[in-house]
Amino acid sequence: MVEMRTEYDLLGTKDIPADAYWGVHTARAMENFQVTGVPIGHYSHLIRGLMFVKEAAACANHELGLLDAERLTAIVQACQEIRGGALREQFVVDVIQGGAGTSTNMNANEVVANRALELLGSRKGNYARLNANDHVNLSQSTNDAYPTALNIALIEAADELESAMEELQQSFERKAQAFRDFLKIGRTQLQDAVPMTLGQEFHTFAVMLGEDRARLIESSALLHEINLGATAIGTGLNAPTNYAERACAHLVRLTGRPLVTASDLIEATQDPGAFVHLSGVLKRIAIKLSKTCNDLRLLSSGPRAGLGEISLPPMQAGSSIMPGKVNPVIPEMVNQVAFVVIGNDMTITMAAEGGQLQLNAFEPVIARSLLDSLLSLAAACRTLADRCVDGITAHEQVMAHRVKESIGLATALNPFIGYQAATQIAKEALATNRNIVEVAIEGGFLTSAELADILTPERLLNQPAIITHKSDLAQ
Ligand SMILES: O=C(O)C[C@H](O)C(=O)O
Repeated sequence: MVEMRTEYDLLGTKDIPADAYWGVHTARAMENFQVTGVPIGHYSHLIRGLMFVKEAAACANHELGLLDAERLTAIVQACQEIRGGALREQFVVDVIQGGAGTSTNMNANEVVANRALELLGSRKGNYARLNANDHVNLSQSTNDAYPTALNIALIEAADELESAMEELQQSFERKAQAFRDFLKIGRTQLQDAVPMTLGQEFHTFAVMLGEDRARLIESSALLHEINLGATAIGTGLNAPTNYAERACAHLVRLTGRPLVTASDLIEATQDPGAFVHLSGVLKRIAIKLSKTCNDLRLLSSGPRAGLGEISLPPMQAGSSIMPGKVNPVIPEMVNQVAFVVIGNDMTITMAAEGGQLQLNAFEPVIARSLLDSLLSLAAACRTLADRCVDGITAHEQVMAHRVKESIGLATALNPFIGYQAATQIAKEALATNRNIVEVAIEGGFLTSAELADILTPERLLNQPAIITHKSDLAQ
C-alpha cells in the first residue's frame, strides 16, 4: 500500500502519494493533460528559469516585509537545490497543457514548498507552515513568473546554440584553409559555371554561420526584457510597490544577465514578439544549415557515379542489403532537425497569433517549440562538426580535371575575344568533345601562351591582379 496524504483545492479533496513533492494542483493537471508523455522536468532550462524567478521573488518579498527570514531561507535553499539538478522527477506535468502555464507554475510552487517544508523540519503537505501559493508564489501570477522564467531559459539555451554554431564555423574554417588551393568548378542551377576553390566553398559555409550567430545574439537580446511584477495582467495587483524593481535586481544578481523590467507591463504581459522574433531567426539558421548539408550530400555523391568531389567520413554501414554502401547520415540528420525547426516556427506563429486581450494562453507550446528548436539545433551543429566536417577529405584530381575540361572556362575568354567568339569556341568544344584551350588555339582565337596567361588559377579566381583586356596579357 502506498502511503497517502490528503490535499484540498476548489474541486474538493484528493489523495496524494505521501512522498510526492508535488501536490493537488499538479495531480489535477497530470490527469487532465496526458498528451505528449514529456514532463516539464525534461526541460531543465525551464526548471532553472522558474527556480531563479521563485528565489528572486522570495528575496524581494522578504526585503519588502512580506516574507519572514525562516521561510525565505527554506525557499532559497529549495530553489538552489532544484536549480542544481535535484528533484527533477517531481516536475511531472505534461509540457503541453491548457492554462497559459499555470500547471507548470503550480507544479514548481508545490515542489519548492514541500522541499522548503522538509528543510523547516515539517512534513510535506503542511501548507499552514509554508504555502505554495501564499509564500512561494507570493506577489506573482503565472502570467509574469512563467514568461520571465521562459525568457531566462531561452537566453541560456540560445547561448548553447551560439557556441555550438561557433564550433561548427571553426570546423568549416579549418577545412577552408586545408582546401584553399584546390581548384574546382562552381555551379549555378546545377550546371557548370566558372572556377572557384573548394576552400572558397567551405569558407562560405563558415561565413554563413558567423552571420547567423550575430542574428541569434541580436534576438536573444530582446529576451532580456521581463515582466516580473506584472502579476495577472500587468497592473501589478497584489505586488507591493517597488517589488518589480527589487525582484528584477535579484534576478540580475542570480543569473548574471542584464535583465530589465519592461517599461509597460500590460503590453509586455500580452506580447509574444520576442518569441516570434527568436523563432524567425531559428528558422533562418535551420534553412541555411540545411542548404549547407544539401551541398555536402551533393558534393560527396557517388562514390563512383556521383559528383565525388569530397568524401564524408564513413560513420556506419549504409545499407542492410547493399554491401559497402555508405550514406551521408549526419547531414541527413541535420536536414531533419531543420525540418522540425521550420515546423516549430509555424506552431509558434499560430500560438502567438492566437493571443486574446491581456494574455497569450499558448505560451506552453511556444516554450516547448523554442526550447526543442534551440537544443536540437545545438546538438545538430556539434554532431555535424565532430562527426562529419572534421573528417571530410577532398579529391583534388577529380576537381582539377573537371576544371580543365569545363566549358565554363569559355567565360574567362569574354574580356579578350568577346562573348560571341567565346560562344563559338564553347559550342565547338561541346560538339567535338574537346576542351576550350584546344579549340581556341586551333581556331586562331588566342595563342597557347595567351591562354596560359588567362587561365592561371590566380586569374581565374580574380586574384591578385585583374586582367580585363587582351593588351594586359604577356606578349
Ligand atoms: O495562474 C495564474 O496566475 C493566472 C492564469 O494564468 C490566468 O490568467 O488565468
